[in-house]
Amino acid sequence: MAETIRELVSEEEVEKRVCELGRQISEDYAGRQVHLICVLKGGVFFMCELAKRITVPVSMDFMSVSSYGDGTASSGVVKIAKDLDESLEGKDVLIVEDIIDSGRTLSYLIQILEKRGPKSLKLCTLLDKPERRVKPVTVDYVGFNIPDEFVVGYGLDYAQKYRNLPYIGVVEGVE
Ligand SMILES: O=P(O)(O)OC[C@H]1O[C@H](OP(=O)(O)OP(=O)(O)O)[C@H](O)[C@@H]1O
Ligand code: HPA
Ligand SMILES: [Mg+2]
Repeated sequence: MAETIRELVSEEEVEKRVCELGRQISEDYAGRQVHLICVLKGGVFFMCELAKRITVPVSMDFMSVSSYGDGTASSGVVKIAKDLDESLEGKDVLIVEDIIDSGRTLSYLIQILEKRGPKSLKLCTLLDKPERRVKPVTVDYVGFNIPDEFVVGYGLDYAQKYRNLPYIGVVEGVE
């Protein structure tokens, strides 16, 4: 059976929630600069949209880690494909992710970044699948809690496809 996509969170709902998160973050970081870290590739759409809604000064850096390859199951091994360009020393750092699933990627990343001397380190994710957690992760800002289904769109891929969908959908018809 060919794979199909069933809409889970509409484009309008995502936009509304991203605005709310931007407002909340702007309040929480009032009087400070926030250093956003985008976890590539999945986090890129969310970070760009979120950054536009934040009203305190923003700086950004990018990191690429990967554990899913082309399938729907985590390999359990997190690889850093591209490290940050800048130091985190003394910065108020906010990691921006598309999804926390097993928690393996973020628990690994937080462990590494905490050692780099940020003044604060928080985590913002568009989607959270708490049922699937294998490694505990403290999430400070969540867009939507979602059920245990493999989702795509708004940066999330299945075999590198569907990242460009403007909504969140569930992939159906795959193993
Ligand atoms: O909580 P976990 O089970 O670790 O899963 C979440 C991670 O998996 C996905 O990245 P992926 O490794 O597929 O890389 P990508 O962002 O380039 O698609 C997603 O973007 C998160 O980074
Ligand atoms: O549900 C998902 N979709 C796409 N990528 C992912 N990486 C972890 N979980 C997911
Ligand atoms: Mg992926």
